[in-house]
This record gives sequence, C-alpha cells and structure tokens, in this order.
Amino acid sequence: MSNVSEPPLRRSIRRQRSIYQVHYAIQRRDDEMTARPLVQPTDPLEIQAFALQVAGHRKCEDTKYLGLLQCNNGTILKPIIKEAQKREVDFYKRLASTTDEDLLELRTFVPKYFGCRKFTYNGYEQDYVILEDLTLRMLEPCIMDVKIGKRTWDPLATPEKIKNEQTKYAACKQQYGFCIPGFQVYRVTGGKLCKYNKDYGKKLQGQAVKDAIRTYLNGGAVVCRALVLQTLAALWRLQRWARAQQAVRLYSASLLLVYDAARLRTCCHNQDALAPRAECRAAGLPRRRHSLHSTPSASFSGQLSARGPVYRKLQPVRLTPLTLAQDSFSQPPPISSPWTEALASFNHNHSFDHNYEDKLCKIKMDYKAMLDQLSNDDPKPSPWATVKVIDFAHAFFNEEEERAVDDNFREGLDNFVAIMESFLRETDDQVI
Ligand SMILES: Nc1ncnc2c1ncn2[C@@H]1O[C@H](COP(=O)(O)OP(=O)(O)OP(=O)(O)O)[C@@H](O)[C@H]1O
Ligand SMILES: O=P(O)(O)O[C@@H]1[C@@H](O)[C@H](OP(=O)(O)O)[C@@H](OP(=O)(O)O)[C@H](O)[C@H]1OP(=O)(O)O
Repeated sequence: MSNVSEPPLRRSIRRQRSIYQVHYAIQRRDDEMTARPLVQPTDPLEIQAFALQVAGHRKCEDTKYLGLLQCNNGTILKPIIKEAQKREVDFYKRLASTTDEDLLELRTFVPKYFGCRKFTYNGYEQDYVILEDLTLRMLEPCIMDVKIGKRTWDPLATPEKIKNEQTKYAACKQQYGFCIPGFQVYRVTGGKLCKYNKDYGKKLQGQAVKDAIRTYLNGGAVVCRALVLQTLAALWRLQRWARAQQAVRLYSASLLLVYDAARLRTCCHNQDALAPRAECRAAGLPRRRHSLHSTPSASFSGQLSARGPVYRKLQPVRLTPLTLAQDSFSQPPPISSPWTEALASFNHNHSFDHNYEDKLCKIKMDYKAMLDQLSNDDPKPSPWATVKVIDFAHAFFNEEEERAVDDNFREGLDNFVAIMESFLRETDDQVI
C-alpha cells in the first residue's frame, strides 16, 4: 500500500515553553527541558481537499477528484495520475539524491519532499506525492501562482497541447514571459478573502498584470516595503541560481508566492510605531489611532486605568541606514515584548473601543499567531513571506552534453523580479 514506512512528516519537535515563559517572559531553564519527554503526534492521518489550492487541476472526472489534498500532519498530497505527474515524482526523487551543485541548490527553492504513498479519497485509491505545505501555520494565507515561461510545453508535447498552451495567456506570456493562473488575498483591512481564478488570469495583460501583483501584495497607492523585500530576498536568490544553472529546464513550473496577511497587519502596526513617515499600508488602510492604549510608541507602565493599560511615551528611534539594510534582508519586525502584544489582544478582548463583536474572530487568530511566535524557540524566526518553485511535471534534466542555461525560465523570472523591484522603488522612503 505504501512505499514509505515512516509517517511523511516528523514535524521538528520544538522545545515546549511553559505558559509562564510565554506570558510572563520567565527565562527558560534548559536543565528542566532536557528531561521532558518529546510529544509525538499519534493521531491517525486524516485527509481532505486542499482548500488553499489557487491553480492547477481540480475538477472531478466522474467522481474522481484530481486536485490536491491536505493531510493533518502539515503536508499536502498531489495526485500522480498522468505520465507528466509521474515525471514530477522522478524529479523530486532525483533532487533528493543528487550530488549536482545546481540541483543541490535548486532543492532549497522547492517544497520539501516526503515520498509517495497511496491514499483513498472519495472512494478512489491512488498514488500521491507528499510535499511540505508552504502555507503551514499561516493564519491568513495570501498565495499567488505565477507560471514561468513564454513556452509552457515540454519537448514531448503533442501538436494539440502546444497549440492549447500557445493560445492561453498569450498576451501576458508574450509581454512578460510568465502568466498568473490564480491567486488569493486576505485584505489587510477587514480580512476579506478575495480569490482570482484562471479565467481572471487569462484576461490579464499589460498594466493589469502589474495591478494584479499589487493586489496580491495588498497594495493600494503604496505597498509594504518589508513584504516586498522578503519576497524579493527569495526571488533574488532564485534569480542568481537561474542565471547560472545548467542542469535542468523548467517548462511550465510555477513560482508559488506566499505570505501571511495577519503578519502584514502586525508589520503595518509596528511600522507606524517606528516611523511616523512610514507609509507601509495599503491606501485606505486607516492608520491606527495613537490613543492611551495604542502600544506602538509607548511601553506599558504597569498601570491599568478605567480605559485600559497606561503607557509611558517613548521617543521614536531613527534607524541608521545600516540597521535598515540589515532589517530589510533579515527578519520580519520583531514583537517588541510579550507584554505589548498580549496587551494589544487584551485591549481588543476587553473592547475599550466597544467593537467587540466584529473583532472576535480576528482576536482569536491574532492571539494564536502571537502564542505561536512567542513560543517559537528559533532565535531567527522564518520570514512570513516567501517564494518557492512548484510543479515539475514538465521539468527535464539536461544530459552532460546539453547543459545550458534555461533562458525560457530565466527570462520570465527576470521580468517578474523587475516588476517586484519597481514596487520596491516605490517604497524607498519607507522606514522599516
Ligand atoms: N507545496 C505546496 N504548498 C502549498 N500549496 C501548494 C503546494 N504545491 C501546490 N500548491 C497549490 O496547488 C496549486 C497547484 O499546484 P501544481 O501547479 O503543482 O498542480 P498542477 O495540478 O500540476 O497544476 P497544473 O494544472 O498547472 O499543471 C498551486 O497553485 C498552489 O495553490
Ligand atoms: O487549459 P486550462 O483549463 O487552463 O488548464 C490546464 C489543464 O487542463 C492542463 O491539463 P491537461 O489538460 O494537459 O491535463 C494543464 O496542463 P499540464 O498538466 O500539462 O500542466 C495546464 O497547465 C492547465 O493550464 P493552466 O493552469 O495554465 O490554466
């Protein structure tokens, strides 16, 4: 039944923090931690249709579901039905065992691969490839699938397939060397989920392509510099690889861009605090009121008034260019202290603004994210926006004698990066 004996994903076991450490910032005692038994997930594997699939095969042939599934252990399952999908499995297998420098580096740009196995869904048993879910732990996942290449068919494509591929997204692929088969965004104001499918993507051309990317970034007149920088940090690494690598041709592969709108909201909040000039907010996003109980430019005094916590006023700190550059390429803005975030939630929970009802859902999500971040032992927490490459059904390895740069992939990627860089330039006066 299965060709993997181990469960697909042993989530890295994080050292647990006690509630006292999380809420009151009490120092962890390492001696205490070493004796604590590790908690292993024992739940049986459960699967369901993957609700966060923004593009790709999904429709049912009769009752057979062709889309991705989600497993309760943090992985997604991609069906292996067509020949091309079998090639995708070979691709992941080869990447897992390669010694080629170019492929070793490529491995860092793709979802982690956990093997293949059979699952039964909707009454049908079939093989699936098991991959890391790139949206894991995101509270409000914003996702964009960008299919790279003017040419999206592989050397084995039939004339019909070539014609079909040439006709779709023609203007967009011709102008930019990529197309956008789907994306979804949680609006940073209001949290509304907006989905854009391939019918929308097929109509995009010219300026509308850039506007769609701006929409994905939650941008209005301005976009968030920290978000653009994190996205670009991943893209620049990939771009450097694509300009030099000669090992593989990635026909019809996609960039999967992801970020967490819940973290973007926090980022806008923090940037308001650090720099009054900062414009890290979508147009129309109301700037947070700096009231008695707005945390950004103040630290908690230890006193609670009838209107909520009382803060001491702090002088805003100007960042030096060096600090700026370091911040840009490293981490999302840190949570200033367990107190500030906890009190922000406290403010919401106790509804000093008398708007308890409509915030309840958001509070729960923010609180969960906050606990997750506070209980994360990693001193360098992972970025909340990134890019990976997915969909290798049409990837071909170059034999030794045919090694060459994949210009089709490189050009499309370069064009996409250029658009992101134009957004970055718009944010040059933002202080992070
Ligand atoms: N590792 C992943 N983590 C999270 N989401 C993913 C991952 N891989 C794929 N997805 C989601 O599934 C969608 C489709 O993925 P993919 O392109 O691999 O499928 P496909 O059926 O081969 O697509 P196509 O029809 O273009 O060949 C992506 O747009 C994305 O939303
Ligand atoms: O043509 P569509 O409907 O936009 O979607 C196609 C999809 O039908 C096609 O599958 P198949 O018909 O060849 O089985 C996908 O092809 P591959 O599996 O060969 O990649 C296309 O990628 C889909 O197109 P897109 O996602 O670009 O809209």
